[in-house]
Amino acid sequence: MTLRIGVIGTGAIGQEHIERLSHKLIGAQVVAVNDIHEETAKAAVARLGIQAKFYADPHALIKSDDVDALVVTSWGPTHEEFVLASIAAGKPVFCEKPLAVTAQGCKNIVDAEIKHGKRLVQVGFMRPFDLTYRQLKATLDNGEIGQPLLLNCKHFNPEVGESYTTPMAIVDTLIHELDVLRWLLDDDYVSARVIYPRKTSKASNHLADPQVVILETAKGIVINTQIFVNCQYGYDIQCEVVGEQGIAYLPEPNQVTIRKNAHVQRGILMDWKKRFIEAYDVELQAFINNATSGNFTSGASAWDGYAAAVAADACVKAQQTGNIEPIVMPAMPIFYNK
Ligand SMILES: NC(=O)c1ccc[n+]([C@@H]2O[C@H](COP(=O)([O-])OP(=O)(O)OC[C@H]3O[C@@H](n4cnc5c(N)ncnc54)[C@H](O)[C@@H]3O)[C@@H](O)[C@H]2O)c1
Ligand SMILES: O[C@H]1[C@H](O)[C@@H](O)[C@H](O)[C@@H](O)[C@H]1O
Repeated sequence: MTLRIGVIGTGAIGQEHIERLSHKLIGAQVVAVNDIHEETAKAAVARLGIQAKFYADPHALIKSDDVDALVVTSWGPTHEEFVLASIAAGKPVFCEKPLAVTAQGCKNIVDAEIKHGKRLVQVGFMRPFDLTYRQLKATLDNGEIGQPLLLNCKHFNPEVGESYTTPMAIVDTLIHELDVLRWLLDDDYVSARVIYPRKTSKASNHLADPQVVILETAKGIVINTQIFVNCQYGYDIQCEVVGEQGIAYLPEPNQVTIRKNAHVQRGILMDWKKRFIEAYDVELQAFINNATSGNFTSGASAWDGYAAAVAADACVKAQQTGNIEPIVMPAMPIFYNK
């Protein structure tokens, strides 16, 4: 069976996902697209050489009998509306992060899914599918460095556009750490604090950049994450775990090392597309398999999306107050037991 997919939002990652669904992965076909900018969607369909109908109305696309499942890759603030509409139509939906831009928005989705009675939602948190994070997790789970005590992480982007604002450093960027570190440590967050170092001259007036977020977990682990989205030099994701008996580092992406002219050189990737390319492939193949079988056995759930958003809400509050803000994670409903 071929899963007939409708894609809402044909910008950067929408086009990446349409390409992998159409030309790389097995069992799916993109048959419908929507974007608030009609030309963007039509140009993407033409460039990618696919047969997909353009729908001016995203809700007509979601309800269409020609569409079995949805991929939502529009701007974050639109996700809640489109995911709720997909659940109402009883169709599986892959939604890029964030699931919604507030915890309440994610909770509305969790409630709707539980009411529907069957899992339909997968969130685009791809890092747990990434080989380097899986290697790091295996190292911790094997007890190779003893109990983790503290983490030092970096989430650096070379630059961001004018529309990127201070809260987006949490809701759009740190949200990846909020998801993957919960999974890596098998732990939950209990508090958050945000510190603003000296601001880079490369950031717009409405963006505090860099920022440092300090999280504490229920097990007492302290996580220090530097977010720097105009770092200029590359797309750099780092994670160092200090344990009782040693330190484990997230492996660097595979790059050839060159020794030449009295220097040792290794390239640094410039964007997320290449850094997590395999992880995106695996997560979307998992979605095709989940949606086709009707059994969601892998990938981030709506609850994972909600858990990250509960922590994100506290971080956004901490950005504004400068205080240590508590994070109170509700107990996971049995519905989401894996
Ligand atoms: N998992 C990842 O690593 C990753 C990487 C990039 C982006 N993302 C997420 O994917 C989403 C899209 O990001 P992007 O970089 O592709 O942004 P983008 O701006 O390139 O694309 C977004 C698209 O959504 C369209 N859009 C906006 N509002 C819409 C609406 N109401 N209806 C239909 N279409 C609408 C825009 O016209 C645009 O084409 C964001 O939520 C972002 O956080 C995730
Ligand atoms: O939407 C993107 C994407 O999620 C990237 O993985 C992240 O590094 C960026 O900060 C964010 O803006």
